[in-house]
Amino acid sequence: MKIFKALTIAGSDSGGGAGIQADLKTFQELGVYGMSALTAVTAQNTLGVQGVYPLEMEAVAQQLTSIGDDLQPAAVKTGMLFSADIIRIVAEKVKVYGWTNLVVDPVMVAKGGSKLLQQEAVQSLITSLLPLALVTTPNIPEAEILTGLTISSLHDREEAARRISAMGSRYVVMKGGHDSSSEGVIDLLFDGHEFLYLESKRVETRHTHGTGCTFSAAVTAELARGKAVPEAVRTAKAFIQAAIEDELGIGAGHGPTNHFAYQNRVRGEHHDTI
Ligand SMILES: Nc1ncnc2c1ncn2[C@@H]1O[C@H](COP(=O)(O)OP(=O)(O)O)[C@@H](O)[C@H]1O
Ligand SMILES: Cc1ncc(COP(=O)(O)OP(=O)(O)O)c(N)n1
Repeated sequence: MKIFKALTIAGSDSGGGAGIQADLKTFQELGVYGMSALTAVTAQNTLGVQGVYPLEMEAVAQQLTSIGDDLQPAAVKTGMLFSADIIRIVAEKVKVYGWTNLVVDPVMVAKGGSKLLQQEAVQSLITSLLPLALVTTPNIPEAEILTGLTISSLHDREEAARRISAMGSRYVVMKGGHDSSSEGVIDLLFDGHEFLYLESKRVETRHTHGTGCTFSAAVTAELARGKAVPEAVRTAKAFIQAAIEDELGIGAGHGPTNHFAYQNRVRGEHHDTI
């Protein structure tokens, strides 16, 4: 049996909805062996982020070395990187180990407003990491910070995707979850020349914690399975749509998405069989 392997370089979410927990659950659901290099520990639940505790640089570097020296991931994703120092180490290791299937989710701020990336690290993300990315997956606020644009229309989003593409990312997925002006949710995939529009029904729910992590982890898992980027992004869109629609409804605040939902549908099971 061929084993597909993927690595997430991200923060821990104690509540299990975002960060490495969301990534590893998504990898597993998509039939991919998951590995993780932790950048920070966060104390989080559905009500918000109560604490952020970055790891020492040496701890991040050693995790990446331990994985790189032995386990050859077929695809790698980054999530919460927190500081310019951590970004520098990650970029260095990506180059040393030749991790070309790199998905960069430019995580900056949690939905509740807590900072997951220091402001001074944004420039490092742009100059050190985006040029190494196969796919970058900004949401609208992240794209605004990366580009300096104010995004209020689909045309603005296309322009932001063009600018992020010009920063060196081979593909850009401009996610549309934050654009509540349209009935559906439109994600744009830009390959440097053309746009592919992926539209789905907007789910009215407060349980969207970890949508970005889960979506980018699904793209990464599919790349690890050998899929091309457009196909990987289509599957990720279906995965996140199912995960939002079949909500778990846990916690008093913004609950996590349902990582079981996509496979339950594939198997034809009802979601209360979790
Ligand atoms: N209410 C929703 N209904 C359906 N899909 C959604 C909804 N909110 C987000 N998504 C999808 O979840 C993914 C993440 O979207 P977005 O909210 O833009 O990013 P983030 O979670 O990083 O803030 C995208 O694929 C988007 O289309
Ligand atoms: C540890 C950690 N990493 C990333 C996030 C942000 O995740 P995201 O998928 O963007 O979801 P929201 O936090 O915006 O709901 C996080 N919260 N924690």
